[in-house]
Amino acid sequence: MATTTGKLMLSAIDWLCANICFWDIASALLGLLIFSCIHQKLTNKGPMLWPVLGNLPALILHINDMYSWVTEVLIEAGRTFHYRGVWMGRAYGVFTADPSNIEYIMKTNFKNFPKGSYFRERFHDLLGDGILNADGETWKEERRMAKVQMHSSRFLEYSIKTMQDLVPHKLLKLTEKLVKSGDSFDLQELLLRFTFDNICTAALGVDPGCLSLDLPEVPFAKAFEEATELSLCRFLMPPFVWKPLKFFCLGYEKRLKKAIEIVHDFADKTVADRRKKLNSFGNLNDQSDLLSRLMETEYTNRHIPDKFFRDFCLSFSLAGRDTTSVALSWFFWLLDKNPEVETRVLREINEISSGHQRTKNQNNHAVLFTVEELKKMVYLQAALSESLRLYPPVPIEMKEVLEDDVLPDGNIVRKGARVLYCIFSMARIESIWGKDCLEFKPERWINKDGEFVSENQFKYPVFNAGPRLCIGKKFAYMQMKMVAAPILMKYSVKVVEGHDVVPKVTTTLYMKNGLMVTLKPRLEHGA
Ligand code: HEM
Repeated sequence: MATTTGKLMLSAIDWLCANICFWDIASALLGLLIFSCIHQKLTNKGPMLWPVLGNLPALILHINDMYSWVTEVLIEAGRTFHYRGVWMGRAYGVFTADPSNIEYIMKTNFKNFPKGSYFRERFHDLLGDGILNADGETWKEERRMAKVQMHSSRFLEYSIKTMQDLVPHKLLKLTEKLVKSGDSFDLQELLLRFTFDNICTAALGVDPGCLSLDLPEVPFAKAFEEATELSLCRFLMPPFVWKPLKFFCLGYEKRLKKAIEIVHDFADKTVADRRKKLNSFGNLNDQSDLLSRLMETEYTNRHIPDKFFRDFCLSFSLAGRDTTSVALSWFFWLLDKNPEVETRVLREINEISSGHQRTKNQNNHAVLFTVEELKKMVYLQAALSESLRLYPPVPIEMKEVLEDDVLPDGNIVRKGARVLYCIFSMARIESIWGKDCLEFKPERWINKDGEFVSENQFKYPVFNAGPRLCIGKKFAYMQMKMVAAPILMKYSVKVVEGHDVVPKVTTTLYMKNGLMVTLKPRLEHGA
């Protein structure tokens, strides 16, 4: 019986070989390809999904205008579309800009949408188990600790003091020097230096000195920047490429390893010094930075390894490093393009400042504002929020799907898929922000009584939303106001004519070419 079947099969193969030539197979494959392309075009609302290559061709084509292109596709697709990476790359899921989906993944079914192993694996070498890279119980515990410290009046007062020291003594000294030289300069670069010094002082109790008058290259700062950028390379290539590179320490992975070593050495040394101090004195009463507060309260209760403190502080430094500087860069650019908004912001600052005798005093302390005064700057708050809406420092966020699920808009997401929500795109969708969504309009944040009105977190997830809402939001607003108010009061910030301002396609919305500006001193405060 078996031999008869075998014979039959052999003769069938003989027949096929004799009657089907190479061109028949090629035409059949081409037909299949065309059919599958037409089928996917009719059934999928997103960009073309090519067999084997998935959406890669479209991504390559739009690598330089990624955010605008994703926005267009989202609008065409009705706010959500499915994507797929190259075959075997294990990258698939949905892009969404739908507030109801965002509410579902960030709050309603939060547990089913963790950061996930995809993100964690790529950032683990740099961030370890720090809060930005943690899920589940580890994240919960870190979040609890962070909240206790960040919301304590002691840390709040200390963080304000760090800003009040840095702004007049470093930032404004530098701007004075630059004004004297008459040269244009990159404001984004200056602000990045400011926020790095500020977050390191607040989180670690150490000022790395990036804002010194000679604008030095600081190894820790440079290595931190490099380590972050190079970790992102791992998102651009499949694991079967970056993992061997890492194992054999080749190419960019070699540079990444070196940069991470520098970052970790610096942080380890800071943590070890602090522990030594705690052990010798029995307390860290004279230090109010996050690391000292955390070490004193948590370490004395139970033994927590140094690595925990290192990871914790590095996550904080990363979260608070570039976000506010990038936000301020876009804000100054928008003000230059919208002089009527600048006039209103300036009028408010001058009104609030006029109650003070400092207008007569021209030194840098003169333009420092108190927390109470900054809180009164409602229009400035609105202008900053509006700038963040149009240019969110974190333009796209990502979550992983633990179990098969259905999003509120009916899209199915499978276990292991990823949900990417596009904060940048949301601001540009009429059905979310109205017909004037593309306009820079601080007034949309102010009610008829002149009060600032916050937006629903899921319509405006600029600071994330739900249980993982950004823990540094208050700090960030305070810092942005503390910088923006005195700079605007002292100078008219003019973007150099012809300077090309475009977003850089990475996880933070930097300006690709920086922000080249000149500062024109105002004749007198209030002019
Ligand atoms: C304009 C400024 C800022 C914006 C737009 C912003 C936005 C965000 C976003 C989108 C996330 C979610 C990130 C993720 O899960 O991958 C986040 C988380 C976080 N942010 Fe901010 N942030 C800003 C400033 C800051 C500052 C200044 C600090 C620190 C002082 C900070 C500390 C954190 C921390 C610790 C988390 C993690 C929270 C968690 O996972 O539970 N942020 N922020």
